[in-house]
Amino acid sequence: MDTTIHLKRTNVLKGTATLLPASKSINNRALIINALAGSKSEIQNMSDANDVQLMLRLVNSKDETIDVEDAGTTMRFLTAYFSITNQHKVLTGTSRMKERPIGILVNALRSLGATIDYIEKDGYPPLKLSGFAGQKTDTIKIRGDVSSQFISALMMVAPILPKGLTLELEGKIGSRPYIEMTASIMKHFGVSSDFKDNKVIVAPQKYIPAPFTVESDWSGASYWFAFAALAEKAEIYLPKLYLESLQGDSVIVKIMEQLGVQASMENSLLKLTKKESVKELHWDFTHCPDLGQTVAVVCAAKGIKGYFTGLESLRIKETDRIAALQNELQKIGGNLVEVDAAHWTLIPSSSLPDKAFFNTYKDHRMAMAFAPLATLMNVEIEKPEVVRKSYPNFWNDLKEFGLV
Ligand SMILES: O=C(O)C1=C[C@@H](OP(=O)(O)O)[C@@H](O)[C@H](O)C1
Ligand SMILES: C=C(OP(=O)(O)O)C(=O)O
Repeated sequence: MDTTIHLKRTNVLKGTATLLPASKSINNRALIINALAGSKSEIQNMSDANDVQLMLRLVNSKDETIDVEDAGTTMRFLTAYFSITNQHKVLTGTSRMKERPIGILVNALRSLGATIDYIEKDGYPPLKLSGFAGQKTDTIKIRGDVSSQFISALMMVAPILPKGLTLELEGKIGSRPYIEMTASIMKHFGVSSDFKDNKVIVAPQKYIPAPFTVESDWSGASYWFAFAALAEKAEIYLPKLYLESLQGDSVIVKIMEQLGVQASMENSLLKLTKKESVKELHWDFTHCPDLGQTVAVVCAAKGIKGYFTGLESLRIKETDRIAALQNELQKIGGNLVEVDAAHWTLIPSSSLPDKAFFNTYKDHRMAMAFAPLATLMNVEIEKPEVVRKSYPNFWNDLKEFGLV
């Protein structure tokens, strides 16, 4: 049955987003590393995100068929984990997961000594993993411009390889903070690695169990920045977020400073209030691709022209996010124009309609990025349940602000 959520137009926002989840990126790394360290560590503040709940259930599953649904990190990290730990599995997912590339990771794992076959289309899930025959090489060249998740996946299994692993990253490196996040979490569990320029070196080492607490999700927090940017008045509090964070998406503070949001710590909560905004925004999303939709919608609604780079990887995420943004922004009189393969111009709306219905393309970030428009107009959102991937209580948090 198709569902739709109607948001109540509300332009004064005061309250706390108490159900903001923990970071799914941090959490899924901690779960893989914990499994490699013998599953003895206590992980606190676990995320209720579906991607994390899937990882929690699947990483120690004895089942042969592993269905990761639409969780990219779960797919990529488990492919490396099951391969190198010599587990025979079939890894599958949603129809969209079957369109998201994995060939670069599969080639790397094959050259290390893993046996992996494609069940349907070459280069894409589902995969059949048939064990690990022993390490064949200690150096791999790997492209850095498709998904950093391939690199993180290999890094996490690298210390248990008898010869360790050197990754030579080729081409542009995207999502670099996620690679740094991987190195930091490995370090927390006693494994050092060296990541400089385009090389990652991991010597053979043992992970040491250690208690770990997951911080809140900055990508999820970005929607609250968007609400603050678009509201007439805002005083929004967010729990368990740290300005110094492992998450590259904490850069939302700097982006939103330009789009009219002031962020500061108050009694261990992050407080968002309003300030003046700029007339145009220049931003490179190479290292924070998950913020692209949030920022595009805010610029479109606030009449701020955007000059964007680094959006290439949006085409291979939960949906083609460039196409989805183009379709949906047109409903409010905006657009995202592809100038060339590396540059986009965000054309803002000159006047917003009174109401609009937004499609979500099975993408949690489409639903959450368009919700903040409810500060300015009547908003309906298709299939609101998509938010379960990263922020299952998003709509419940909106209730606290009178938006639902
Ligand atoms: O490693 C991670 O946790 C992630 C890396 C990014 O993907 P890419 O490396 O594919 O850009 C990001 O978009 C995704 O949501 C989470
Ligand atoms: C791209 C995302 O996730 P993943 O690649 O892990 O599916 C996301 O959460 O925006």
